[in-house]
Amino acid sequence: MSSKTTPAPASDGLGRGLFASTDLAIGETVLHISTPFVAVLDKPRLEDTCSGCLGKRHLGSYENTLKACRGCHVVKYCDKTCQSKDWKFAHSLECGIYQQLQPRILPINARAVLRMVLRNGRKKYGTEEMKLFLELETHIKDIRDENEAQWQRIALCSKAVKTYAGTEMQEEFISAFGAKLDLNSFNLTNAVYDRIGVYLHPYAALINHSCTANAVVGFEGDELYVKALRPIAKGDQIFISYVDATNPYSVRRTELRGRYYFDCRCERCQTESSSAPTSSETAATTNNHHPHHRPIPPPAHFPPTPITTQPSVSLRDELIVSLLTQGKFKTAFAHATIRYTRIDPVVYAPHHPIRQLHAWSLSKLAILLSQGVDVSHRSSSDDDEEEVALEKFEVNLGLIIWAVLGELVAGEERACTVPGFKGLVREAFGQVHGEFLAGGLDPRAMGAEVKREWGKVGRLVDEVLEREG
Ligand SMILES: C[S@@+](CC[C@H](N)C(=O)[O-])C[C@H]1O[C@@H](n2cnc3c(N)ncnc32)[C@H](O)[C@@H]1O
Repeated sequence: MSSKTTPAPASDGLGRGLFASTDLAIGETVLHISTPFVAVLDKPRLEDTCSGCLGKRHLGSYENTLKACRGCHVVKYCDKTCQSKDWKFAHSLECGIYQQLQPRILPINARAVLRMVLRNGRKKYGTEEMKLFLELETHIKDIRDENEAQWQRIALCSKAVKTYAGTEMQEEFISAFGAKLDLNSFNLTNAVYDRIGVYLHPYAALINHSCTANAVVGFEGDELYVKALRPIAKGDQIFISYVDATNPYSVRRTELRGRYYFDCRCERCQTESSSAPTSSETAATTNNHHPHHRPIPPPAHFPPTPITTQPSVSLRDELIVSLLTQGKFKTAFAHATIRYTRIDPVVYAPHHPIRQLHAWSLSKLAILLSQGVDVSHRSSSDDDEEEVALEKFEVNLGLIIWAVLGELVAGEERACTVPGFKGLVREAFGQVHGEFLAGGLDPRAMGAEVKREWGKVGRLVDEVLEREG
């Protein structure tokens, strides 16, 4: 572990927190942990992600050449190196249990708790590490009082783990492991920020929440990175956001209370709580996120939702994914451009990894279009909406790709992304730049042309937004 932090009690009832032990610049690594306390993949990801490197060796993509463990057939690996790493870490302890349960596979939280209980039984955790873990918050009383379903799930998981592990540990103690996992774990993500599982480390778990976070967490395989989003002075507390901070106050409050059992009193929450919408307005907002309902239209007296507020921000993300699956690449490009030029600069800090990821997706999409991918989308009876007429704007996509990737590479040092992501970007930029040079052009000397192309993209964005009304 390498850390530029010190744990200490935090004020205002936040329990303990981590504090900067030195001045930190934007993009600097605040904390790097190379071995998790526990990290487990989601069930679908067991099929296409290596349980040894957790995807570090196939960055940002899924693999279909992984080999299943010959004992349990549940976990898969890149090769013997990854298999042996996981075998030594924990799989030797759980393989027989997985085998007995086949074809059933335990839910993710049960697999994580089982791993922790088994490793603890074999004294595989260091004394300091275990002490930190045992001191973590559980909010067990709050869970019992406020969330009967969660309590039942934790209790059932503890019963099952006790039986499968054949441990002397009391069920109550195993339940505390389950509660600590619920309260202190991170979403494990791959290098392009898709969730792939759950991750816990008791030192990283000490980082408290703020809706105006100064740091952000990312993963590269099983390695955790915390990066500074803003300059952090020595002695300042490190804060990350436990929830999607682009959401309005009411949504953030519900999520933080529901999962972490506290009411955030950061400055932003205090300001926004005084202008929070009434309960009926809140219902309209949250229902828009429900996957099985059509969005509820706002009452007629509502002003139109600005494109940089929720739920518009998330809806546009979903729209881009949906357009891509329908093969409507030109329209997806138009919306990805709206996100890149008009939304992200307002919604995210300049070096936020999500912003970098959106830039990366835009460049990939432009590469696809510039390679003349078959853009004739599948048509269906209820899908008569025309694609955006991208050709009309005569955009030189090559220069746009070069500019987007070039900006990412130029800002690499301050970017809050993990090293592997930076490597992907660097490689793609090198290729595009090399192609220009091979064609006898140096885009570095084409500032005026690049500006002109952005002007065309701006007109495309204006036209699409105008149509949205
Ligand atoms: C992952 S732990 C963080 C470390 C914790 N402070 C500790 O001492 O173990 C999450 C818990 O910390 C507390 N916490 C974190 N951020 C907070 C905040 N902004 N306001 C109040 N409590 C907070 C809550 O009790 C929450 O359930």
